[in-house]
Amino acid sequence: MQRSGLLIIISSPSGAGKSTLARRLMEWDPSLRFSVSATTRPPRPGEVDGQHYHFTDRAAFQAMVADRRMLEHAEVFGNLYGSPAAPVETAISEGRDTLFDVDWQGGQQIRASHLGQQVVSIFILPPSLAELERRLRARGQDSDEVIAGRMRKSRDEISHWAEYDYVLVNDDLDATEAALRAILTAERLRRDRRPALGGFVRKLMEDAA
Ligand SMILES: Nc1nc2c(ncn2[C@@H]2O[C@H](COP(=O)(O)OP(=O)(O)O)[C@@H](O)[C@H]2O)c(=O)[nH]1
Ligand SMILES: Nc1ncnc2c1ncn2[C@@H]1O[C@H](COP(=O)(O)OP(=O)(O)O)[C@@H](O)[C@H]1O
Repeated sequence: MQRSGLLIIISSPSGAGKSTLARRLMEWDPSLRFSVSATTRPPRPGEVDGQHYHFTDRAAFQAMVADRRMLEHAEVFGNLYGSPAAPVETAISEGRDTLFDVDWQGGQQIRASHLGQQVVSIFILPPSLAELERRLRARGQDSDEVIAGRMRKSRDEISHWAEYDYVLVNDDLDATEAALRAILTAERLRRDRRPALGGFVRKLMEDAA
C-alpha cells in the first residue's frame, strides 16, 4: 500500500519569501501539488487564474464555503482566501503531497481538520522587519499603502510562529530551500507514514529464514 499524501503548510508574514520557496520546492519535486486557493483579491500583474489563485467574487466564494467545499478559509488584508477541499482529498488518496501557502488561520484550521495527522507545518521568518519591508518594496507589486498594511499585519502573523512544526529564518534563499528539502525528505521517511514497511520487513525476515 502506498503512503498517504502529506499536507505541507508554509506560512509567513507577507514578503518573507514563501511563494519563492514554494516555487523552488516544486521545481525540485514536480510531484508536489500546489493547493491553488480561491480569493476575492484582484490579480496582480502576471498572476494567472487557476494557476496562482482562482480569482472569484464574494458571492461565489461564500457559496463554496456554504457547500462545504473549502478545507479552510479566512479573511486576510480585507480579502477572502480559502483552500478547495476536493483536490486535496484526491492527492491524499493518490499518495501525493500538497503544498499550502496559507496564513496562520488556515494553518490552525487544517491542523484541526480530519486531515490533521497528515500535516507538516513550516513557518518562515524574515531576518529582520527592515529586510521584510525591503523585500515587499523590491517585489514592486504593491502600493505604499498596501505595503504599510502588510507591515502592520506582519507582527500578528509572526506571533503564531510557535504553532508550527518547523521554523526557518529565510536569510540566504539557497540555504532555506535546502532546509525545506531536508524537512520534506525526512518527513516522507517517517516510519509511521510508511504502511508498506511492515510487509517489507516480514518478507526480509522470511527470506533470511
Ligand atoms: N487561510 C488562507 N490564507 C491564504 C490562502 N491563500 C493565501 N493565503 C494567505 O493570504 C496572505 C496574502 O496572500 P497574497 O495576497 O498572495 O499576498 P502575499 O503573501 O504578499 O504574496 C498570505 O499570508 C497567504 O499565505 C488560503 O487559501 N487560505
Ligand atoms: N532569502 C531572500 N533573500 C532576498 N530576497 C528574497 C529572499 N526570499 C525572497 N526574496 C524576495 O523577496 C520578495 C518577496 O518574496 P515572496 O516569495 O513574494 O514572499 P511572500 O510569498 O512570503 O509574500 C520577492 O521579490 C523575492 O524575490
